[in-house]
Amino acid sequence: MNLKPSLPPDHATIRSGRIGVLLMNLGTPEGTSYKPMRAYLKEFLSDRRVIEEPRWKWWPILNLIILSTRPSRKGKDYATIWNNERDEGPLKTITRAQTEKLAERLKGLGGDHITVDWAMRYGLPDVKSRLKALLAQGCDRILLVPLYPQYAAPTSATACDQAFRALMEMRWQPTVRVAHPYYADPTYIDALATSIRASLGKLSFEPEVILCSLHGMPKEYLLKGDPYYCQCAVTARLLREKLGLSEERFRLTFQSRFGPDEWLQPYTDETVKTLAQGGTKSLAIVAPGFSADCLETLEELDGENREIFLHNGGKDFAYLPCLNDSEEGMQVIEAVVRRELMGWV
Ligand SMILES: C=CC1=C(C)c2cc3[nH]c(cc4nc(cc5[nH]c(cc1n2)c(C)c5CCC(=O)O)C(CCC(=O)O)=C4C)c(C)c3C=C
Ligand SMILES: [Fe+2]
Ligand SMILES: [Fe+2]
Repeated sequence: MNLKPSLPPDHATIRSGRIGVLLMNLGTPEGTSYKPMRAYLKEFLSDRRVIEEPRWKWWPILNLIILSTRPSRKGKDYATIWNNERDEGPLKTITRAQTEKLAERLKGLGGDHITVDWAMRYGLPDVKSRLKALLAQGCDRILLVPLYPQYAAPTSATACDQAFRALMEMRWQPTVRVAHPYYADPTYIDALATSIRASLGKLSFEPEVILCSLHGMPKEYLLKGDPYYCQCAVTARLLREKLGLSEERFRLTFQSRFGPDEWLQPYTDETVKTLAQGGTKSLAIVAPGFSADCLETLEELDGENREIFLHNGGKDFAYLPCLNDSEEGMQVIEAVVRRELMGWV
Protein backbone atom coordinates (compact mmCIF):
# COMPACT_ATOMS: atom_id res chain seq x y z
CA MET A 1 0.00 0.00 0.00
CA ASN A 2 1.38 3.41 -0.87
CA LEU A 3 1.03 5.70 2.21
CA LYS A 4 2.64 8.69 0.52
CA PRO A 5 0.06 11.36 -0.26
CA SER A 6 0.24 12.80 -3.74
CA LEU A 7 1.38 16.36 -3.19
CA PRO A 8 0.78 19.31 -5.48
CA PRO A 9 3.97 20.24 -7.36
CA ASP A 10 4.24 23.60 -5.56
CA HIS A 11 4.09 22.01 -2.09
CA ALA A 12 6.68 23.57 0.21
CA THR A 13 9.57 21.37 1.25
CA ILE A 14 10.19 21.74 4.96
CA ARG A 15 13.28 20.21 6.47
CA SER A 16 12.83 18.23 9.68
CA GLY A 17 14.44 15.70 11.98
CA ARG A 18 17.04 17.83 13.76
CA ILE A 19 17.21 18.99 17.38
CA GLY A 20 17.87 22.63 18.25
CA VAL A 21 19.29 23.84 21.57
CA LEU A 22 18.79 27.57 22.16
CA LEU A 23 20.78 29.16 24.99
CA MET A 24 19.01 32.34 26.11
CA ASN A 25 20.42 35.15 28.23
CA LEU A 26 19.29 38.65 29.10
CA GLY A 27 20.83 40.94 26.50
CA THR A 28 23.05 43.91 26.25
CA PRO A 29 22.99 47.24 24.37
CA GLU A 30 24.42 47.44 20.84
CA GLY A 31 26.71 50.28 21.89
CA THR A 32 27.48 52.51 24.85
CA SER A 33 26.31 55.84 23.39
CA TYR A 34 22.94 57.42 24.23
CA LYS A 35 20.90 55.99 21.33
CA PRO A 36 21.64 52.26 21.64
CA MET A 37 21.58 52.53 25.44
CA ARG A 38 18.16 54.15 25.29
CA ALA A 39 16.79 51.53 22.89
CA TYR A 40 18.05 48.70 25.12
CA LEU A 41 16.72 50.20 28.36
CA LYS A 42 13.39 51.06 26.73
CA GLU A 43 12.87 47.48 25.54
CA PHE A 44 14.00 46.06 28.88
CA LEU A 45 12.04 48.40 31.14
CA SER A 46 8.87 48.24 29.02
CA ASP A 47 8.63 44.51 29.74
CA ARG A 48 5.67 43.82 32.05
CA ARG A 49 7.54 40.83 33.47
CA VAL A 50 10.25 43.21 34.70
CA ILE A 51 8.17 46.21 35.76
CA GLU A 52 4.72 45.19 36.89
CA GLU A 53 3.38 48.74 37.42
CA PRO A 54 0.23 49.61 35.39
CA ARG A 55 1.12 51.14 32.03
CA TRP A 56 -0.56 54.51 32.66
CA LYS A 57 1.57 54.93 35.78
CA TRP A 58 4.86 53.57 34.40
CA TRP A 59 4.85 55.17 30.90
CA PRO A 60 5.54 58.79 32.02
CA ILE A 61 8.10 57.71 34.64
CA LEU A 62 9.99 55.62 32.08
CA ASN A 63 9.78 57.94 29.08
CA LEU A 64 10.04 61.33 30.77
CA ILE A 65 12.39 60.60 33.65
CA ILE A 66 14.35 57.33 33.42
CA LEU A 67 15.06 57.38 29.67
CA SER A 68 16.30 60.96 29.78
CA THR A 69 19.17 60.34 32.21
CA ARG A 70 19.84 56.61 32.68
CA PRO A 71 21.08 55.85 29.11
CA SER A 72 24.04 58.25 29.41
CA ARG A 73 24.88 57.26 32.96
CA LYS A 74 24.71 53.50 32.29
CA GLY A 75 26.46 53.95 28.94
CA LYS A 76 29.51 55.21 30.84
CA ASP A 77 29.34 52.15 33.10
CA TYR A 78 29.11 49.81 30.11
CA ALA A 79 32.08 51.58 28.50
CA THR A 80 34.27 50.50 31.45
CA ILE A 81 33.62 46.80 30.76
CA TRP A 82 33.06 46.87 26.96
CA ASN A 83 34.79 44.28 24.78
CA ASN A 84 36.32 46.77 22.34
CA GLU A 85 37.83 44.07 20.15
CA ARG A 86 34.40 42.73 19.23
CA ASP A 87 32.52 45.95 20.02
CA GLU A 88 30.01 44.24 22.29
CA GLY A 89 29.17 43.69 25.96
CA PRO A 90 30.91 40.80 27.74
CA LEU A 91 27.60 39.01 28.20
CA LYS A 92 27.45 38.51 24.43
CA THR A 93 31.07 37.44 24.10
CA ILE A 94 30.70 34.86 26.86
CA THR A 95 27.31 33.52 25.73
CA ARG A 96 28.70 33.01 22.21
CA ALA A 97 31.73 31.15 23.62
CA GLN A 98 29.44 28.97 25.76
CA THR A 99 27.40 28.12 22.65
CA GLU A 100 30.44 27.17 20.58
CA LYS A 101 31.91 25.04 23.35
CA LEU A 102 28.58 23.32 24.05
CA ALA A 103 28.22 22.43 20.36
CA GLU A 104 31.66 20.77 20.49
CA ARG A 105 30.82 18.88 23.68
CA LEU A 106 27.51 17.56 22.29
CA LYS A 107 29.06 16.15 19.12
CA GLY A 108 29.30 12.65 20.59
CA LEU A 109 25.68 12.75 21.73
CA GLY A 110 23.65 13.43 18.64
CA GLY A 111 26.09 13.01 15.82
CA ASP A 112 25.37 15.91 13.54
CA HIS A 113 21.67 16.02 14.46
CA ILE A 114 21.98 18.79 17.06
CA THR A 115 22.34 22.51 16.35
CA VAL A 116 23.29 24.78 19.25
CA ASP A 117 22.50 28.49 19.00
CA TRP A 118 22.10 31.48 21.32
CA ALA A 119 19.77 34.44 21.66
CA MET A 120 19.13 37.44 23.90
CA ARG A 121 15.78 38.41 25.42
CA TYR A 122 16.50 42.10 24.77
CA GLY A 123 18.48 43.36 21.81
CA LEU A 124 20.36 41.09 19.43
CA PRO A 125 20.52 38.28 18.41
CA ASP A 126 16.81 38.13 19.15
CA VAL A 127 14.91 35.01 20.14
CA LYS A 128 12.48 35.03 17.20
CA SER A 129 15.14 35.20 14.49
CA ARG A 130 17.28 32.47 16.10
CA LEU A 131 14.24 30.20 16.49
CA LYS A 132 13.41 30.74 12.82
CA ALA A 133 17.01 29.95 11.90
CA LEU A 134 16.80 26.66 13.82
CA LEU A 135 13.55 25.76 12.04
CA ALA A 136 15.09 26.60 8.68
CA GLN A 137 17.82 24.07 9.45
CA GLY A 138 15.18 21.40 10.09
CA CYS A 139 14.97 21.49 13.89
CA ASP A 140 11.50 20.24 14.73
CA ARG A 141 12.43 19.65 18.39
CA ILE A 142 13.81 22.61 20.28
CA LEU A 143 15.19 22.83 23.80
CA LEU A 144 15.05 26.34 25.28
CA VAL A 145 17.70 26.92 27.94
CA PRO A 146 17.29 30.10 30.00
CA LEU A 147 20.83 30.62 31.32
CA TYR A 148 19.66 31.47 34.82
CA PRO A 149 20.34 28.93 37.56
CA GLN A 150 17.47 30.37 39.64
CA TYR A 151 14.05 30.84 38.02
CA ALA A 152 12.55 34.33 38.10
CA ALA A 153 9.62 35.73 36.16
CA PRO A 154 11.65 38.83 35.13
CA THR A 155 14.37 36.64 33.58
CA SER A 156 13.52 33.00 32.79
CA ALA A 157 9.79 33.50 32.17
CA THR A 158 10.18 36.53 29.95
CA ALA A 159 12.76 34.72 27.79
CA CYS A 160 10.29 31.86 27.33
CA ASP A 161 7.43 34.31 26.66
CA GLN A 162 9.48 35.72 23.83
CA ALA A 163 9.99 32.25 22.34
CA PHE A 164 6.31 31.35 22.74
CA ARG A 165 5.26 34.63 21.06
CA ALA A 166 7.31 33.59 18.04
CA LEU A 167 5.78 30.09 18.09
CA MET A 168 2.28 31.64 18.02
CA GLU A 169 2.94 32.78 14.47
CA MET A 170 4.02 29.37 13.17
CA ARG A 171 1.86 26.93 11.28
CA TRP A 172 4.20 24.02 11.96
CA GLN A 173 5.45 24.51 15.49
CA PRO A 174 8.43 22.56 16.70
CA THR A 175 8.09 20.40 19.80
CA VAL A 176 9.45 22.51 22.64
CA ARG A 177 11.04 21.78 25.98
CA VAL A 178 12.26 24.29 28.54
CA ALA A 179 15.23 23.46 30.75
CA HIS A 180 14.46 23.38 34.46
CA PRO A 181 16.30 25.84 36.74
CA TYR A 182 19.47 24.24 38.06
CA TYR A 183 19.92 26.13 41.34
CA ALA A 184 20.41 22.93 43.38
CA ASP A 185 22.07 20.63 40.84
CA PRO A 186 25.13 18.93 42.36
CA THR A 187 27.10 19.64 39.15
CA TYR A 188 26.36 23.37 39.53
CA ILE A 189 27.17 23.51 43.25
CA ASP A 190 30.37 21.46 42.75
CA ALA A 191 31.45 23.65 39.82
CA LEU A 192 30.92 26.81 41.89
CA ALA A 193 32.85 25.39 44.84
CA THR A 194 35.77 24.30 42.62
CA SER A 195 35.87 27.66 40.86
CA ILE A 196 35.66 29.64 44.14
CA ARG A 197 38.42 27.56 45.76
CA ALA A 198 40.65 28.11 42.72
CA SER A 199 40.00 31.87 42.73
CA LEU A 200 40.61 32.11 46.47
CA GLY A 201 43.85 30.15 46.04
CA LYS A 202 45.17 32.87 43.71
CA LEU A 203 44.59 35.68 46.23
CA SER A 204 47.33 37.13 48.39
CA PHE A 205 44.92 37.26 51.35
CA GLU A 206 42.27 35.08 52.96
CA PRO A 207 38.94 36.97 53.04
CA GLU A 208 37.32 37.26 56.45
CA VAL A 209 33.90 37.31 54.78
CA ILE A 210 32.62 36.07 51.39
CA LEU A 211 29.43 37.65 50.09
CA CYS A 212 27.28 35.51 47.83
CA SER A 213 25.58 38.28 45.84
CA LEU A 214 22.51 37.48 43.74
CA HIS A 215 20.65 39.93 41.50
CA GLY A 216 17.79 41.53 43.45
CA MET A 217 14.08 41.74 42.70
CA PRO A 218 11.20 43.75 44.21
CA LYS A 219 10.09 42.04 47.44
CA GLU A 220 6.50 42.24 46.19
CA TYR A 221 7.27 39.70 43.42
CA LEU A 222 8.30 37.20 46.08
CA LEU A 223 5.10 37.85 48.03
CA LYS A 224 3.10 37.30 44.82
CA GLY A 225 4.67 33.84 44.42
CA ASP A 226 7.93 34.14 42.47
CA PRO A 227 10.21 31.29 43.67
CA TYR A 228 13.42 33.23 42.94
CA TYR A 229 14.27 34.19 46.53
CA CYS A 230 13.84 30.64 47.82
CA GLN A 231 15.97 29.18 45.02
CA CYS A 232 18.70 31.75 45.75
CA ALA A 233 18.60 30.78 49.42
CA VAL A 234 18.97 27.08 48.54
CA THR A 235 21.93 27.75 46.22
CA ALA A 236 23.66 29.86 48.88
CA ARG A 237 23.13 27.24 51.60
CA LEU A 238 24.31 24.32 49.47
CA LEU A 239 27.35 26.26 48.33
CA ARG A 240 28.20 27.36 51.87
CA GLU A 241 27.94 23.78 53.10
CA LYS A 242 30.06 22.52 50.19
CA LEU A 243 32.73 25.10 51.02
CA GLY A 244 32.48 24.25 54.72
CA LEU A 245 31.99 27.87 55.78
CA SER A 246 29.93 29.31 58.64
CA GLU A 247 26.89 31.57 58.10
CA GLU A 248 28.98 34.39 59.53
CA ARG A 249 31.69 33.99 56.85
CA PHE A 250 29.52 33.20 53.82
CA ARG A 251 26.48 35.48 53.47
CA LEU A 252 23.69 35.79 50.92
CA THR A 253 22.98 39.35 49.75
CA PHE A 254 21.02 40.95 46.88
CA GLN A 255 22.37 43.61 44.50
CA SER A 256 21.24 46.03 41.77
CA ARG A 257 18.24 47.61 43.48
CA PHE A 258 16.25 49.76 41.03
CA GLY A 259 13.58 52.31 42.01
CA PRO A 260 12.10 53.28 45.37
CA ASP A 261 10.33 50.01 46.32
CA GLU A 262 11.74 47.55 48.82
CA TRP A 263 13.77 44.79 47.12
CA LEU A 264 15.01 41.46 48.47
CA GLN A 265 17.29 42.00 51.45
CA PRO A 266 19.99 42.25 52.72
CA TYR A 267 21.34 44.61 50.06
CA THR A 268 24.88 43.89 48.84
CA ASP A 269 26.11 47.52 48.88
CA GLU A 270 24.75 48.22 52.38
CA THR A 271 26.28 44.99 53.69
CA VAL A 272 29.65 45.86 52.16
CA LYS A 273 29.55 49.29 53.81
CA THR A 274 28.44 47.95 57.20
CA LEU A 275 31.13 45.26 57.15
CA ALA A 276 33.88 47.74 56.25
CA GLN A 277 32.73 50.26 58.86
CA GLY A 278 32.47 47.49 61.43
CA GLY A 279 36.13 46.58 61.01
CA THR A 280 36.15 43.80 58.38
CA LYS A 281 39.43 44.29 56.53
CA SER A 282 39.21 41.68 53.78
CA LEU A 283 36.23 40.74 51.63
CA ALA A 284 35.47 38.61 48.58
CA ILE A 285 32.28 38.65 46.52
CA VAL A 286 31.00 35.85 44.33
CA ALA A 287 27.90 36.03 42.09
CA PRO A 288 26.61 32.50 41.40
CA GLY A 289 23.29 33.69 39.91
CA PHE A 290 25.02 34.98 36.78
CA SER A 291 26.09 32.36 34.27
CA ALA A 292 28.29 34.99 32.62
CA ASP A 293 30.10 38.06 33.84
CA CYS A 294 28.33 41.25 32.83
CA LEU A 295 27.66 44.83 33.87
CA GLU A 296 26.16 43.72 37.17
CA THR A 297 29.26 41.79 38.20
CA LEU A 298 32.21 43.52 36.50
CA GLU A 299 31.09 47.11 37.03
CA GLU A 300 28.73 46.93 40.00
CA LEU A 301 30.46 44.30 42.16
CA ASP A 302 34.10 44.59 41.09
CA GLY A 303 33.83 48.37 40.55
CA GLU A 304 31.23 50.08 42.77
CA ASN A 305 31.30 47.66 45.69
CA ARG A 306 35.09 47.54 45.72
CA GLU A 307 35.03 51.35 46.02
CA ILE A 308 32.48 51.22 48.83
CA PHE A 309 34.58 48.68 50.75
CA LEU A 310 37.87 50.51 50.37
CA HIS A 311 36.38 53.94 51.15
CA ASN A 312 34.84 52.72 54.37
CA GLY A 313 37.92 51.22 55.95
CA GLY A 314 38.31 47.89 54.11
CA LYS A 315 41.79 46.87 52.96
CA ASP A 316 41.67 43.81 50.69
CA PHE A 317 38.85 43.19 48.21
CA ALA A 318 38.38 40.53 45.54
CA TYR A 319 35.62 39.82 43.08
CA LEU A 320 35.62 36.12 42.12
CA PRO A 321 34.59 35.54 38.48
CA CYS A 322 31.46 33.72 37.28
CA LEU A 323 31.63 30.23 35.78
CA ASN A 324 31.47 31.74 32.27
CA ASP A 325 32.84 29.37 29.57
CA SER A 326 35.39 27.80 31.92
CA GLU A 327 35.70 24.01 32.10
CA GLU A 328 33.48 23.99 35.24
CA GLY A 329 30.97 26.35 33.64
CA MET A 330 30.71 24.18 30.54
CA GLN A 331 30.28 21.04 32.65
CA VAL A 332 27.20 22.66 34.21
CA ILE A 333 25.60 23.76 30.92
CA GLU A 334 26.37 20.40 29.31
CA ALA A 335 24.86 18.49 32.26
CA VAL A 336 21.68 20.58 32.16
CA VAL A 337 21.31 20.13 28.40
CA ARG A 338 22.08 16.40 28.40
CA ARG A 339 19.47 15.82 31.11
CA GLU A 340 16.81 17.77 29.25
CA LEU A 341 17.54 16.04 25.93
CA MET A 342 16.81 12.60 27.39
CA GLY A 343 14.32 10.75 25.25
CA TRP A 344 15.20 12.91 22.24
CA VAL A 345 18.67 11.49 21.70
C1 LIG B 1 14.07 46.99 37.12
C2 LIG B 1 13.84 45.77 37.39
C3 LIG B 1 14.76 44.66 37.25
C4 LIG B 1 14.54 43.35 37.72
C5 LIG B 1 13.32 42.85 38.49
C6 LIG B 1 15.69 42.58 37.36
C7 LIG B 1 15.87 41.23 37.66
C8 LIG B 1 16.96 40.46 37.27
N1 LIG B 1 17.96 40.82 36.38
C9 LIG B 1 18.86 39.80 36.25
C10 LIG B 1 20.03 39.81 35.45
C11 LIG B 1 20.62 40.92 34.83
N2 LIG B 1 20.18 42.22 34.90
C12 LIG B 1 21.05 43.02 34.19
C13 LIG B 1 20.95 44.39 34.01
C14 LIG B 1 19.86 45.16 34.40
N3 LIG B 1 18.81 44.79 35.21
C15 LIG B 1 17.88 45.81 35.29
C16 LIG B 1 16.65 45.80 35.96
C17 LIG B 1 16.06 44.66 36.59
N4 LIG B 1 16.56 43.40 36.68
C18 LIG B 1 18.40 46.89 34.48
C19 LIG B 1 17.69 48.20 34.26
C20 LIG B 1 19.60 46.48 33.93
C21 LIG B 1 20.47 47.26 32.93
C22 LIG B 1 21.55 47.98 33.55
C23 LIG B 1 20.97 49.11 34.35
O1 LIG B 1 20.40 50.03 33.77
O2 LIG B 1 21.08 49.02 35.59
C24 LIG B 1 22.10 42.22 33.64
C25 LIG B 1 23.33 42.69 32.87
C26 LIG B 1 23.17 42.87 31.39
C27 LIG B 1 24.48 43.25 30.73
O3 LIG B 1 24.46 43.76 29.63
O4 LIG B 1 25.59 43.08 31.24
C28 LIG B 1 21.82 40.90 34.02
C29 LIG B 1 22.60 39.67 33.65
C30 LIG B 1 18.42 38.73 37.07
C31 LIG B 1 19.12 37.37 37.21
C32 LIG B 1 17.24 39.12 37.70
C33 LIG B 1 16.46 38.25 38.62
C34 LIG B 1 15.44 38.60 39.35
FE1 LIG C 1 18.54 42.92 36.06
FE1 LIG D 1 23.58 47.36 38.33
